Amino acid sequence: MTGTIESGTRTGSKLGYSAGFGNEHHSEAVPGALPVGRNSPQRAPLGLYAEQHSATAFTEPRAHNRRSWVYRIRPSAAHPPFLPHADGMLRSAPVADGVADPNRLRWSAPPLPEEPTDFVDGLYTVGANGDVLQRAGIGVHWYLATKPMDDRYFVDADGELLLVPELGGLLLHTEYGRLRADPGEVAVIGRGVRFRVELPDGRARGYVCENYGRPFELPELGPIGANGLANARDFLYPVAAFEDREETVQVVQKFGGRLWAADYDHSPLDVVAWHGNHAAYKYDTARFNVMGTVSFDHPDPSIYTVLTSPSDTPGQANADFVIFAPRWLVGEDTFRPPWYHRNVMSEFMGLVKGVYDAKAEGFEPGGASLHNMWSAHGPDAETFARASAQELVPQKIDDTLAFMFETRWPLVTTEQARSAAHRQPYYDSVWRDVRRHFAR
Ligand SMILES: O=C(O)Cc1cc(O)ccc1O
Ligand SMILES: [Fe+2]
Repeated sequence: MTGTIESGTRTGSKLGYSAGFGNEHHSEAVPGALPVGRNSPQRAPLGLYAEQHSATAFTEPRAHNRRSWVYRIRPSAAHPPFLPHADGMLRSAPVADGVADPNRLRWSAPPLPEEPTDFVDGLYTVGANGDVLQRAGIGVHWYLATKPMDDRYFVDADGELLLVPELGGLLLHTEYGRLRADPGEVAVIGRGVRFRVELPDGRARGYVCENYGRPFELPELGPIGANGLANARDFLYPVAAFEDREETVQVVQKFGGRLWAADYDHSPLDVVAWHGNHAAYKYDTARFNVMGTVSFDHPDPSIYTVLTSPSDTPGQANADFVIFAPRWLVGEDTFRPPWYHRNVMSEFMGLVKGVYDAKAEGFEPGGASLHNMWSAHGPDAETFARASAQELVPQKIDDTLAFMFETRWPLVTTEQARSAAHRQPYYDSVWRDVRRHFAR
């Protein structure tokens, strides 16, 4: 095992990580568990089973190919049948009771459930697009958890999971090892990776982009050059850590838009060693090298792209993950907040902390907004008035983190999100006091 680094957590417990986006990582929790120079020796070391875990087709271009080899106590094939399980508030595309809504929608933060609820039971879908069985589109969810997963594991066969913590940290025990993600960090659990979630802070709330499409990758940098935005070295992968546990546990699987469950007689997190580039990883948004204008005009927010899941149409992402991180604004003769606009792409936004520069109030941490394809939006009346009159001295936007899941198809919202008590029915009124100033 080489190249492991430690990343501090607030509690002081250190976890080891291996750095580098998309690298061929390799790790063994027991010395000698990882075969050297071959993937499937006649007898794998230490009596382990070798298994390949493919996230892309065998034949996909090398630059996109994702697969790992795992060396585990039992092959994953050793399990009983999966039986249908209640879906709770989790939905998938196509959303059966969904509406493609041209209206601007906004929600306050959803309250945490009163009943003890784990990460799986607390998944609450806002909307989805594409088709889960076509491996196209995304699902957008909140997670609301107040109880750790002890005897329960989750695996999403429908998509990889980009988790954006807003309240409380997540300790993710995955097949590939352990990751801790606190607010300000994000984590991605690769498609088909089994995991369970512990709650270091006793409760957790955040956002999920369930990516049915091509795995997230780093965006091209074009004329920016070889460095900048999210740098590959800042993505941290877990090191192998296994559970040797022989008791009844439940494995909940999302497949074809529904939940299924099976009782295993052992932990599915029994990978003692692995190598490859398909796993789980985390990223601290404080490491994002923000680019912006040093002359004039507000640039397109694509310069804030952390990760992108390309679609078959160049430039039209299945999903972009974009962050609005602390940065300096120095544009001269410039209306500095986001402009008014209509966009063929659909924009789901959330707030991890602070205030977002297009909205003076109402867009709160844990809340969300959805501006679907072509829906007209931009600064609220108060923000417009302030930014049109402000003195244009250099200005630091600080102590804030907003993000956007931008996607090529409208998000079809669920009935539960549309009728939710925490939806803000008055959202349109934030533009009501935008006055005419035209004078001939
Ligand atoms: O709508 C939003 O607030 C997101 C956004 C931000 C920005 O700086 C420019 C365009 C855009 O859609
Ligand atoms: Fe926008």
